[in-house]
Amino acid sequence: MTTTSTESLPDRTAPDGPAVVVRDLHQHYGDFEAVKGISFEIRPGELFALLGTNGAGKTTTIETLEGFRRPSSGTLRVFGTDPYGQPAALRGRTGAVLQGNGLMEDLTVRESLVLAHDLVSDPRDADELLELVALTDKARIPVRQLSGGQKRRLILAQALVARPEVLYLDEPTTGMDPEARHTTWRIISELKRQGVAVLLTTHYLEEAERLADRLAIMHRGEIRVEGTLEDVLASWGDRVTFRVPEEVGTDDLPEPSGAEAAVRTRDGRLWATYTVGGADVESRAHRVVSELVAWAAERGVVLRNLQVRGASLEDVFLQVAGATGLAEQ
Ligand SMILES: Nc1ncnc2c1ncn2[C@@H]1O[C@H](COP(=O)(O)OP(=O)(O)OP(=O)(O)O)[C@@H](O)[C@H]1O
Repeated sequence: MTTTSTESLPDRTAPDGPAVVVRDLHQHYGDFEAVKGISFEIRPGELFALLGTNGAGKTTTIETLEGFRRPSSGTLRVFGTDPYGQPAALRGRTGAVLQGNGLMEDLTVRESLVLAHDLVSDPRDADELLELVALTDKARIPVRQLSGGQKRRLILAQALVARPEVLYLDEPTTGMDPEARHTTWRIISELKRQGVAVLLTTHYLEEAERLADRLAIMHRGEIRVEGTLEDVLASWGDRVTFRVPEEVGTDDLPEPSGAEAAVRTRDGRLWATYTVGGADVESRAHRVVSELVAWAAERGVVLRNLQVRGASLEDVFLQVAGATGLAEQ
Protein backbone atom coordinates (compact mmCIF):
# COMPACT_ATOMS: atom_id res chain seq x y z
CA MET A 1 0.00 0.00 0.00
CA THR A 2 1.26 3.48 -0.84
CA THR A 3 1.84 5.74 2.14
CA THR A 4 0.01 8.96 1.51
CA SER A 5 1.36 11.08 4.36
CA THR A 6 3.38 14.04 3.13
CA GLU A 7 4.14 15.43 6.60
CA SER A 8 7.85 14.73 6.56
CA LEU A 9 8.35 15.45 2.87
CA PRO A 10 10.30 18.51 1.76
CA ASP A 11 8.41 21.60 0.63
CA ARG A 12 8.01 21.36 -3.15
CA THR A 13 7.54 25.10 -3.39
CA ALA A 14 11.00 25.77 -1.97
CA PRO A 15 13.16 26.96 -4.89
CA ASP A 16 15.91 24.46 -4.12
CA GLY A 17 13.52 21.70 -3.00
CA PRO A 18 13.90 18.24 -4.51
CA ALA A 19 12.12 17.47 -7.78
CA VAL A 20 12.05 13.76 -6.96
CA VAL A 21 11.67 12.19 -3.53
CA VAL A 22 11.84 8.44 -2.88
CA ARG A 23 11.32 7.33 0.70
CA ASP A 24 11.64 3.74 1.85
CA LEU A 25 10.42 2.31 -1.45
CA HIS A 26 9.57 -1.39 -1.45
CA GLN A 27 8.44 -3.13 -4.61
CA HIS A 28 7.27 -6.72 -4.88
CA TYR A 29 6.55 -8.97 -7.85
CA GLY A 30 4.31 -11.50 -6.17
CA ASP A 31 6.34 -12.91 -3.27
CA PHE A 32 9.61 -11.62 -4.65
CA GLU A 33 10.83 -8.33 -3.20
CA ALA A 34 12.76 -6.59 -6.00
CA VAL A 35 13.29 -3.29 -4.14
CA LYS A 36 13.84 -3.38 -0.38
CA GLY A 37 13.37 0.05 1.13
CA ILE A 38 15.47 2.50 -0.85
CA SER A 39 15.48 6.28 -0.39
CA PHE A 40 16.95 9.16 -2.35
CA GLU A 41 16.16 12.66 -3.59
CA ILE A 42 17.06 14.52 -6.78
CA ARG A 43 17.14 18.29 -7.00
CA PRO A 44 16.63 20.39 -10.12
CA GLY A 45 19.85 20.48 -12.11
CA GLU A 46 21.19 17.40 -10.37
CA LEU A 47 21.98 14.00 -11.85
CA PHE A 48 21.61 11.00 -9.57
CA ALA A 49 23.07 7.78 -10.98
CA LEU A 50 21.64 4.47 -9.88
CA LEU A 51 24.25 1.81 -10.54
CA GLY A 52 24.03 -1.83 -9.71
CA THR A 53 24.31 -5.45 -10.60
CA ASN A 54 21.91 -7.12 -13.05
CA GLY A 55 18.56 -7.55 -11.38
CA ALA A 56 19.41 -5.12 -8.56
CA GLY A 57 16.08 -3.28 -8.97
CA LYS A 58 17.06 -0.18 -10.96
CA THR A 59 14.51 -0.52 -13.76
CA THR A 60 11.82 -1.43 -11.25
CA THR A 61 12.60 1.79 -9.38
CA ILE A 62 12.45 3.91 -12.55
CA GLU A 63 9.21 2.27 -13.72
CA THR A 64 7.66 2.91 -10.31
CA LEU A 65 8.78 6.54 -10.39
CA GLU A 66 7.40 6.87 -13.91
CA GLY A 67 4.01 5.93 -12.49
CA PHE A 68 3.67 2.55 -14.24
CA ARG A 69 3.66 0.58 -10.98
CA ARG A 70 2.09 1.22 -7.61
CA PRO A 71 4.76 0.91 -4.89
CA SER A 72 4.24 -2.04 -2.50
CA SER A 73 5.05 0.48 0.22
CA GLY A 74 6.93 3.72 0.67
CA THR A 75 6.44 7.23 -0.61
CA LEU A 76 7.25 8.69 -4.00
CA ARG A 77 6.81 12.32 -4.95
CA VAL A 78 7.64 14.09 -8.19
CA PHE A 79 7.16 17.84 -7.73
CA GLY A 80 5.12 16.94 -4.67
CA THR A 81 2.77 14.65 -6.61
CA ASP A 82 2.40 10.87 -6.30
CA PRO A 83 3.39 9.65 -9.78
CA TYR A 84 1.35 6.43 -9.70
CA GLY A 85 -1.01 6.32 -12.67
CA GLN A 86 0.83 9.21 -14.37
CA PRO A 87 -1.47 11.99 -13.12
CA ALA A 88 -2.21 14.92 -15.42
CA ALA A 89 -0.24 17.23 -13.09
CA LEU A 90 2.97 15.49 -14.14
CA ARG A 91 2.25 15.03 -17.83
CA GLY A 92 4.92 16.76 -19.88
CA ARG A 93 6.98 17.53 -16.78
CA THR A 94 8.73 14.17 -16.90
CA GLY A 95 10.42 12.40 -19.79
CA ALA A 96 11.98 8.97 -20.05
CA VAL A 97 14.34 6.84 -22.05
CA LEU A 98 13.35 3.36 -20.98
CA GLN A 99 14.76 -0.03 -21.89
CA GLY A 100 11.88 -1.12 -24.12
CA ASN A 101 12.11 0.37 -27.59
CA GLY A 102 8.62 1.87 -27.90
CA LEU A 103 9.27 3.23 -31.42
CA MET A 104 6.88 2.86 -34.35
CA GLU A 105 9.12 1.22 -36.93
CA ASP A 106 7.16 2.31 -40.05
CA LEU A 107 7.19 6.04 -39.31
CA THR A 108 10.07 8.15 -40.54
CA VAL A 109 12.48 9.43 -37.95
CA ARG A 110 11.08 12.96 -38.23
CA GLU A 111 7.47 11.76 -38.12
CA SER A 112 8.11 9.95 -34.86
CA LEU A 113 9.05 13.28 -33.30
CA VAL A 114 6.18 15.22 -34.89
CA LEU A 115 3.77 12.55 -33.63
CA ALA A 116 4.92 13.28 -30.08
CA HIS A 117 4.25 17.00 -30.79
CA ASP A 118 0.50 16.41 -30.84
CA LEU A 119 0.57 15.21 -27.25
CA VAL A 120 2.20 18.25 -25.62
CA SER A 121 1.46 21.95 -25.33
CA ASP A 122 4.82 23.59 -26.03
CA PRO A 123 6.81 21.05 -28.04
CA ARG A 124 10.44 21.45 -29.02
CA ASP A 125 10.99 21.82 -32.74
CA ALA A 126 11.52 18.43 -34.43
CA ASP A 127 14.39 19.62 -36.64
CA GLU A 128 16.16 21.20 -33.69
CA LEU A 129 15.87 17.92 -31.81
CA LEU A 130 17.14 15.91 -34.77
CA GLU A 131 20.16 18.14 -34.91
CA LEU A 132 20.69 17.83 -31.16
CA VAL A 133 20.88 14.03 -31.36
CA ALA A 134 22.77 14.08 -34.70
CA LEU A 135 20.01 12.42 -36.74
CA THR A 136 19.27 15.20 -39.24
CA ASP A 137 20.52 13.14 -42.16
CA LYS A 138 18.21 10.28 -41.15
CA ALA A 139 15.06 12.45 -40.88
CA ARG A 140 13.30 10.88 -43.88
CA ILE A 141 14.13 7.23 -43.45
CA PRO A 142 11.87 4.74 -41.64
CA VAL A 143 12.73 4.09 -38.02
CA ARG A 144 13.24 0.39 -38.80
CA GLN A 145 16.34 1.29 -40.83
CA LEU A 146 18.09 2.92 -37.88
CA SER A 147 20.86 1.12 -36.03
CA GLY A 148 20.39 0.24 -32.35
CA GLY A 149 22.42 3.23 -31.17
CA GLN A 150 20.54 5.60 -33.52
CA LYS A 151 17.23 4.34 -32.14
CA ARG A 152 18.40 5.13 -28.60
CA ARG A 153 19.20 8.67 -29.76
CA LEU A 154 15.75 9.01 -31.32
CA ILE A 155 14.13 7.83 -28.07
CA LEU A 156 16.14 10.47 -26.22
CA ALA A 157 14.91 13.11 -28.69
CA GLN A 158 11.31 11.94 -28.13
CA ALA A 159 11.81 12.24 -24.38
CA LEU A 160 12.85 15.87 -24.85
CA VAL A 161 9.90 16.98 -27.03
CA ALA A 162 7.88 18.11 -24.03
CA ARG A 163 10.78 20.00 -22.36
CA PRO A 164 10.69 17.77 -19.25
CA GLU A 165 11.90 19.03 -15.90
CA VAL A 166 12.62 15.48 -14.70
CA LEU A 167 14.27 12.94 -16.97
CA TYR A 168 14.53 9.20 -16.33
CA LEU A 169 17.31 7.62 -18.34
CA ASP A 170 17.44 3.82 -18.10
CA GLU A 171 20.71 2.76 -19.74
CA PRO A 172 20.38 5.52 -22.36
CA THR A 173 23.69 4.92 -24.15
CA THR A 174 23.51 1.14 -24.53
CA GLY A 175 24.52 0.23 -28.07
CA MET A 176 25.94 3.66 -28.88
CA ASP A 177 29.38 4.07 -30.38
CA PRO A 178 31.84 6.19 -28.36
CA GLU A 179 31.12 9.34 -30.39
CA ALA A 180 27.35 9.03 -29.97
CA ARG A 181 27.89 8.35 -26.28
CA HIS A 182 29.94 11.51 -25.90
CA THR A 183 27.26 13.48 -27.80
CA THR A 184 24.64 12.09 -25.44
CA TRP A 185 26.75 13.03 -22.41
CA ARG A 186 27.00 16.59 -23.73
CA ILE A 187 23.21 16.73 -24.18
CA ILE A 188 22.64 15.42 -20.66
CA SER A 189 25.12 17.93 -19.20
CA GLU A 190 23.34 20.76 -21.01
CA LEU A 191 19.96 19.57 -19.70
CA LYS A 192 21.38 19.56 -16.17
CA ARG A 193 22.66 23.08 -16.72
CA GLN A 194 19.12 24.08 -17.71
CA GLY A 195 17.86 22.75 -14.37
CA VAL A 196 16.52 19.33 -15.38
CA ALA A 197 16.65 16.72 -12.60
CA VAL A 198 18.01 13.47 -14.03
CA LEU A 199 17.84 9.89 -12.78
CA LEU A 200 20.30 7.77 -14.73
CA THR A 201 20.90 4.04 -14.63
CA THR A 202 23.92 2.74 -16.46
CA HIS A 203 26.39 -0.11 -16.55
CA TYR A 204 29.04 2.25 -17.92
CA LEU A 205 30.80 3.39 -14.78
CA GLU A 206 32.66 6.10 -16.72
CA GLU A 207 29.25 7.55 -17.63
CA ALA A 208 28.37 7.87 -13.95
CA GLU A 209 31.83 9.24 -13.10
CA ARG A 210 31.44 11.97 -15.71
CA LEU A 211 27.82 12.95 -15.19
CA ALA A 212 26.70 12.12 -11.66
CA ASP A 213 26.49 14.68 -8.90
CA ARG A 214 25.61 11.82 -6.56
CA LEU A 215 25.38 8.10 -7.16
CA ALA A 216 24.19 4.95 -5.47
CA ILE A 217 25.19 1.33 -6.02
CA MET A 218 22.29 -1.12 -5.67
CA HIS A 219 22.56 -4.84 -5.09
CA ARG A 220 19.66 -7.23 -4.55
CA GLY A 221 17.11 -4.49 -4.01
CA GLU A 222 19.15 -2.40 -1.57
CA ILE A 223 21.32 0.68 -1.88
CA ARG A 224 24.67 -0.48 -0.55
CA VAL A 225 26.78 2.64 -1.20
CA GLU A 226 25.66 6.21 -1.78
CA GLY A 227 27.14 9.69 -2.04
CA THR A 228 29.20 11.91 -4.27
CA LEU A 229 31.89 10.12 -6.29
CA GLU A 230 34.43 11.43 -3.80
CA ASP A 231 32.43 10.10 -0.83
CA VAL A 232 32.12 6.72 -2.49
CA LEU A 233 35.83 6.48 -3.32
CA ALA A 234 36.73 7.65 0.17
CA SER A 235 34.79 4.69 1.52
CA TRP A 236 37.02 2.26 -0.38
CA GLY A 237 40.71 3.22 -0.09
CA ASP A 238 43.86 3.29 -2.21
CA ARG A 239 46.22 0.35 -2.53
CA VAL A 240 49.98 0.68 -2.01
CA THR A 241 51.88 -2.47 -2.98
CA PHE A 242 55.57 -3.48 -3.02
CA ARG A 243 57.74 -6.56 -2.73
CA VAL A 244 58.78 -7.10 0.88
CA PRO A 245 62.59 -6.53 0.93
CA GLU A 246 64.42 -9.80 1.60
CA GLU A 247 66.56 -8.05 4.22
CA VAL A 248 63.58 -7.41 6.52
CA GLY A 249 61.08 -9.73 8.15
CA THR A 250 57.34 -9.20 7.77
CA ASP A 251 57.19 -8.37 11.49
CA ASP A 252 59.40 -5.35 10.81
CA LEU A 253 57.01 -3.83 8.27
CA PRO A 254 55.77 -0.39 9.33
CA GLU A 255 52.20 0.37 10.32
CA PRO A 256 51.37 3.84 9.03
CA SER A 257 48.26 5.31 10.61
CA GLY A 258 45.10 4.99 8.51
CA ALA A 259 46.50 2.03 6.53
CA GLU A 260 45.76 -1.65 6.86
CA ALA A 261 48.59 -4.01 5.91
CA ALA A 262 48.35 -7.46 4.36
CA VAL A 263 51.17 -9.73 3.21
CA ARG A 264 50.67 -12.31 0.46
CA THR A 265 52.91 -14.74 -1.40
CA ARG A 266 52.97 -14.36 -5.17
CA ASP A 267 55.49 -16.02 -7.55
CA GLY A 268 57.31 -17.38 -4.50
CA ARG A 269 57.88 -13.86 -3.12
CA LEU A 270 56.26 -11.87 -0.34
CA TRP A 271 54.22 -8.81 -1.33
CA ALA A 272 52.89 -6.18 1.05
CA THR A 273 49.66 -4.35 0.29
CA TYR A 274 48.53 -1.37 2.34
CA THR A 275 44.91 -0.34 1.97
CA VAL A 276 44.84 3.36 2.70
CA GLY A 277 41.58 4.86 3.89
CA GLY A 278 40.68 8.31 5.15
CA ALA A 279 38.79 11.37 4.04
CA ASP A 280 41.93 13.04 2.60
CA VAL A 281 41.31 11.22 -0.69
CA GLU A 282 43.73 13.32 -2.72
CA SER A 283 46.69 13.10 -0.33
CA ARG A 284 46.25 9.92 1.70
CA ALA A 285 48.36 7.71 -0.61
CA HIS A 286 51.14 10.32 -0.57
CA ARG A 287 51.13 10.37 3.23
CA VAL A 288 51.50 6.60 3.51
CA VAL A 289 54.03 6.26 0.67
CA SER A 290 56.19 8.96 2.35
CA GLU A 291 56.19 6.98 5.60
CA LEU A 292 57.01 3.73 3.81
CA VAL A 293 59.84 5.29 1.81
CA ALA A 294 61.28 6.93 4.94
CA TRP A 295 61.11 3.56 6.70
CA ALA A 296 62.94 1.87 3.79
CA ALA A 297 65.60 4.62 3.68
CA GLU A 298 66.28 4.21 7.41
CA ARG A 299 66.95 0.51 6.86
CA GLY A 300 68.83 0.97 3.61
CA VAL A 301 66.37 -1.20 1.67
CA VAL A 302 64.49 -0.60 -1.59
CA LEU A 303 60.73 -0.99 -2.04
CA ARG A 304 60.79 -2.90 -5.32
CA ASN A 305 57.79 -2.80 -7.71
CA LEU A 306 56.26 -0.03 -5.60
CA GLN A 307 52.78 0.74 -6.98
CA VAL A 308 49.98 3.00 -5.91
CA ARG A 309 46.54 2.28 -7.25
CA GLY A 310 43.84 4.81 -6.58
CA ALA A 311 40.37 3.71 -5.63
CA SER A 312 38.10 3.44 -8.63
CA LEU A 313 34.36 3.21 -8.93
CA GLU A 314 34.87 -0.21 -10.48
CA ASP A 315 36.65 -1.43 -7.32
CA VAL A 316 33.77 -0.27 -5.18
CA PHE A 317 31.22 -1.76 -7.57
CA LEU A 318 32.98 -5.11 -7.64
CA GLN A 319 33.22 -5.13 -3.87
CA VAL A 320 29.49 -4.49 -3.59
CA ALA A 321 28.74 -7.17 -6.20
CA GLY A 322 31.24 -9.60 -4.76
CA ALA A 323 30.23 -9.24 -1.13
CA THR A 324 27.55 -11.87 -1.59
CA GLY A 325 28.66 -13.54 -4.80
CA LEU A 326 27.77 -12.16 -8.21
CA ALA A 327 24.62 -10.51 -9.35
CA GLU A 328 21.24 -11.80 -8.51
CA GLN A 329 19.43 -12.63 -11.69
N1 LIG B 1 7.60 -8.15 -14.26
C1 LIG B 1 8.37 -8.83 -13.41
N2 LIG B 1 7.89 -9.91 -12.77
C2 LIG B 1 8.63 -10.60 -11.89
N3 LIG B 1 9.90 -10.29 -11.55
C3 LIG B 1 10.43 -9.22 -12.16
C4 LIG B 1 9.70 -8.43 -13.11
N4 LIG B 1 10.49 -7.42 -13.53
C5 LIG B 1 11.66 -7.57 -12.89
N5 LIG B 1 11.63 -8.64 -12.07
C6 LIG B 1 12.71 -9.10 -11.19
O1 LIG B 1 13.02 -8.04 -10.28
C7 LIG B 1 14.41 -7.92 -10.09
C8 LIG B 1 14.84 -6.51 -10.44
O2 LIG B 1 14.73 -6.34 -11.86
P1 LIG B 1 15.11 -4.96 -12.54
O3 LIG B 1 14.77 -5.09 -13.98
O4 LIG B 1 14.51 -3.85 -11.76
O5 LIG B 1 16.70 -4.95 -12.33
P2 LIG B 1 17.80 -3.98 -12.94
O6 LIG B 1 18.61 -3.49 -11.78
O7 LIG B 1 17.19 -2.95 -13.80
O8 LIG B 1 18.66 -5.01 -13.79
P3 LIG B 1 19.52 -4.85 -15.15
O9 LIG B 1 20.76 -4.10 -14.76
O10 LIG B 1 19.82 -6.27 -15.48
O11 LIG B 1 18.67 -4.15 -16.16
C9 LIG B 1 15.06 -9.02 -10.94
O12 LIG B 1 15.34 -10.13 -10.10
C10 LIG B 1 13.99 -9.37 -11.97
O13 LIG B 1 14.08 -10.72 -12.35
